[in-house]
Amino acid sequence: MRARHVFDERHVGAPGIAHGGAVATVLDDLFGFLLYLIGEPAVTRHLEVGYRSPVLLGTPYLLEAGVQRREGRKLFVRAQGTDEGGAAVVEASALFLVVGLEHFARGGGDAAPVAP
Ligand SMILES: CCCCCCCCCCCCCC(=O)SCCNC(=O)CCNC(=O)[C@H](O)C(C)(C)COP(=O)(O)OP(=O)(O)OC[C@H]1O[C@@H](n2cnc3c(N)ncnc32)[C@H](O)[C@@H]1OP(=O)(O)O
Repeated sequence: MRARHVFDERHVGAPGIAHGGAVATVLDDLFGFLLYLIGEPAVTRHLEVGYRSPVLLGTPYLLEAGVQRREGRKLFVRAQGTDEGGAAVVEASALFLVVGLEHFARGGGDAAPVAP
């Protein structure tokens, strides 16, 4: 899966540079969208982010994510972000666990059915 992303002033850490937590959020969310292609609900159990270069505000980045392997309900996923010159600036790997829809009912929202 591919996405294009531009961080802005809402995501600032050091001046002109995206906060690492904001970068991690975008990568985790990217993995979340990957689930729509997989077709099963899952949640992040473990997330690792490698910051190779500062991620600049107002600069377009290409984000790519895919499933590395699956072991039962465990989905091992990987992503990387590259600048327009093709240089890798950030990479991430994560373990997602497939869950039942009742998992989401624990938050009290009405989007998921409540398990008996
Ligand atoms: C249909 C269309 C789909 C649409 C999608 C919409 C969804 C949108 C969602 C968007 C989401 C966006 C993203 C978000 O924001 S998701 C929000 C953030 N995440 C959470 O809130 C999750 C919180 N955690 C939990 O609820 C539980 O921990 C879950 C349910 C995940 C698992 O609790 P459970 O008690 O069941 O399992 P376990 O904890 O014993 O562990 C399970 C297995 O994992 C193995 N393990 C652990 N760590 C590692 C590791 N580092 N390397 C390798 N393996 C590791 C461990 O050994 C075990 O293996 P095994 O012993 O079983 O073999």
